[in-house]
Amino acid sequence: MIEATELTKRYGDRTAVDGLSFTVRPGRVTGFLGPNGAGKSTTMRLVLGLDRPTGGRVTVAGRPYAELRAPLCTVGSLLDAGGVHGGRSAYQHLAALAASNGLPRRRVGDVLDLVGLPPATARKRAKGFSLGMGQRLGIAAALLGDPEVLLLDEPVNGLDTEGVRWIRDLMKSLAAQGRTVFLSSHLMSEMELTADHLIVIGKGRLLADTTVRDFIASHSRVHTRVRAPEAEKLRALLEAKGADVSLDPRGGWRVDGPDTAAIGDLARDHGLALHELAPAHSSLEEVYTALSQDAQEYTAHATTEVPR
Ligand SMILES: Nc1ncnc2c1ncn2[C@@H]1O[C@H](COP(=O)(O)OP(=O)(O)OP(=O)(O)O)[C@@H](O)[C@H]1O
Repeated sequence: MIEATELTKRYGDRTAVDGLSFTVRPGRVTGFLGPNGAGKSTTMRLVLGLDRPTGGRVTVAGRPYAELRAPLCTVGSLLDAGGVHGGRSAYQHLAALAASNGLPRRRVGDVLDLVGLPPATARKRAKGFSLGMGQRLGIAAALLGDPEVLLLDEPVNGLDTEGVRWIRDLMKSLAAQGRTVFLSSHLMSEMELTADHLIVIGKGRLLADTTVRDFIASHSRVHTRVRAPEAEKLRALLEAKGADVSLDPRGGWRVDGPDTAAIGDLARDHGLALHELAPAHSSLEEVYTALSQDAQEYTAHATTEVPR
């Protein structure tokens, strides 16, 4: 379990984390969402004792990180997969980590197995590793102490489809074993598939702390997908009734405003055929975008950097 209470971090006059209170519970995958600069990485660093809070507190398994007796056996983390000495092999990296933390060497083989790094690859220098292999090694290191809590910052960033699916399945299975799994991601569609619970922040503040299902249900609007051979005619009729009609990226039109039955009746009244008439909920992506729009920080960087 991770518990943050009124957690605050200021850098000069900039408040990165602002009175954040939340609990990350075991047995499920909790997604940590927020636009760029929302304070996700800072929060994760505070959880891991890599930064000191300006106010409030955060505990892992009931204690502040600095007071954990065997940190690696309590919490495993992946903040930056690049943190491996390139001249060392994966095996050497993990063996050194095990030795310095008093962990048995057999754990190295166990975690290499678990993340699917074959012995031949594990003996090669990490310098030549692909992003996906580096990510597997980072996760192997996080799992070395068999921790009850796992914390990963953007673990699927830059991975190919197979790597993304692998991380998703691994996170779910670790949560199913009763562990606390906390991962940040800006990929909403991925979170929708991976997380059970969401903690959403913007400008360092809590925006939502709820299940993925409730998050979508309470924030998403129902709209209707419509396909009609005489689409323009139908569109004009709908707009005359005050509907908001736009192109649906999956084909056909998206209609906001009147419900599905009203659209069907309108088409019938004007003798227009319909090839599709389907109610649809906004995706997590759309809900998140709407929710975080106000919270999004448009700093000077935003004009020169493409947001992730
Ligand atoms: N060491 C630091 N010194 C000064 N400001 C910082 C420092 N670390 C973070 N910040 C600022 O705190 C805010 C939160 O940053 P943080 O990296 O935690 O956000 P994030 O949600 O992880 O975003 P991203 O996904 O872009 O990393 C940002 O405005 C950032 O510029």
